[in-house]
Amino acid sequence: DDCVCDVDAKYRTIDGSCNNLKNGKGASNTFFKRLPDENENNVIDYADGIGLPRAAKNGDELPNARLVSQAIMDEKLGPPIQRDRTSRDFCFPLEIPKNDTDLPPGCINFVRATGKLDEEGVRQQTNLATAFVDASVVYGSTPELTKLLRVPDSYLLKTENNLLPTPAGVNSCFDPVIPTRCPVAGDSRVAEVPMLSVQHLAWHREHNRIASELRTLNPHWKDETVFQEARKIVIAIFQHITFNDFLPLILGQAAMKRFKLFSRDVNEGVFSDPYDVDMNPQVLGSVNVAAHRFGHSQVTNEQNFVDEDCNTVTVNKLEDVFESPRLIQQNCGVNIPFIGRNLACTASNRIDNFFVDAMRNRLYRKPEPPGSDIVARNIQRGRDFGVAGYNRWRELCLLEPMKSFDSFEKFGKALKELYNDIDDIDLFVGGLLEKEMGFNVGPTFQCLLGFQYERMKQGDRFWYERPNQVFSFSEKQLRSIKENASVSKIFCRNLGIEKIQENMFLLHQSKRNKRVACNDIPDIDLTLWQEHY
Ligand code: HEM
Ligand SMILES: [Ca+2]
Repeated sequence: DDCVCDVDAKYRTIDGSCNNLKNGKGASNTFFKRLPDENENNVIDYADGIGLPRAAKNGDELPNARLVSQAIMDEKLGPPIQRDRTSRDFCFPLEIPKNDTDLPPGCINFVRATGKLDEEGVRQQTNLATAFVDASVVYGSTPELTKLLRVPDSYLLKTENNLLPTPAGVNSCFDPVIPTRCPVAGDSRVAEVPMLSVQHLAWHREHNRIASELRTLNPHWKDETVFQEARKIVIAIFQHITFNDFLPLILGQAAMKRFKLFSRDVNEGVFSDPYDVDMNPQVLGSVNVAAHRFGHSQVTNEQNFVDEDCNTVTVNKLEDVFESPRLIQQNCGVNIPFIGRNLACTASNRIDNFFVDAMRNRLYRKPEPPGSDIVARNIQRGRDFGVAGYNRWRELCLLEPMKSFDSFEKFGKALKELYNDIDDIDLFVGGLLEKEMGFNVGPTFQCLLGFQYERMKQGDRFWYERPNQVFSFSEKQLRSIKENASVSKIFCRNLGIEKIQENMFLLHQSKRNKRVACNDIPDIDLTLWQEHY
């Protein structure tokens, strides 16, 4: 959209529009992407080809998603220690079978994701967020939300008592502290669980800290300039941490290299230009409904308060805190450091086919008893989206499709009882059963996530490492970001924590990942942004 886009813009738009100047892809509120197959036809698997949820190959209904969840993904089936280190248009009933051992018979409330017909009359779903790694979880994906989050005519994001703002009319949470209401941030799921809320808070405060420093360094800048420059730095930190510290732990080194996801090593030069105007960054539906939901398997049953020595001081059961901001709002946020330390101190569960009961039997039990099942929802969501079965994705990923149920070893028998045909197995189920995986996701999810993040990087005109653009960082600025961007620093300083391990994504160890005082963690040198004239 050359006519509406400012091709010389120094800052990205909030909604991701005008990032790509040729195909315009990646903006919020646009369809999820369907992968074209060998013949350039979109890979879609609706029962009727255009919109009814996926069915089995022989035309029958697929096995009940709750049954699959019970048979394959119950934490009790796994090892005891899991840690690593419309009519049919709207409703798509998720039935709880009669003999379910954990939930009463009936239906789990499940509404189909809003669908719109594309030019070919095929049902498509809309991604409300931008496709880019652009810190839209901090700033929002629409100008309206950004406006709500910002202090008018200022470089700051709104806070209330140094906590996330709680504007009137936001009712997207359960049991907030009165008179305080539900918190808002760049993503509507901010109050899903306390450990997510504090992450939003850490980034929110980091924006305000950076912006305030930039204001002091550059009194002559307009407020808007201060805001956008701070936002640009926050986004760069976000991109650097996501691609260099987080993704390697999920995908493994080999996939990181295969998809060229690491940033350029500072010893080999600071700038790098991966941008490709023909790259479409849109998020694949299959990534949304299955591959990226690997995180649900990592969730633990508790969201405890943890002290400076990493000891639990209060047990908070996950099943009691879904959608409730109470723990983080109580007593002016006194619990925030305790929740923040839980993020740093506690191991997540393994990425595998086992899910804790709080997620698989008691999700949203409060305020909606008897509770929901995240696994059944994910399976059902895949069918709702018309996402093809697991074997089809293996094929598209150039992996050998599974030929026999026995290839799934221990769970082969259960799968055989549930599914008619091996090609019917849902992507979420097959992907998490891949046995090669230990610490990382298995090969199919590596392929899907690698493919996706490669596009989010190469399809991003504003990628933080790019040289010679109106928006490029100076060499010194970029070097300082790449050498010092640290999730530990951001969480430590912004959540009232005294000490933290150098890499918060890994557990603390006395030799390789020492616990240090926040102040001893190196920092980006913001004086490099001081403009002398
Ligand atoms: C306690 C923590 C979490 C809870 C309670 C939770 C809950 C949920 C729920 C209820 C949904 C919607 C399911 C549906 O009806 O389709 C969802 C979607 C999703 N979740 Fe989680 N989740 C959690 C953590 C995570 C983590 C750690 C990840 C990934 C690292 C993740 C990735 C996703 C993705 C990609 C979606 C689809 C998002 C969308 O379409 O908007 N979740 N989650
Ligand atoms: Ca697990």
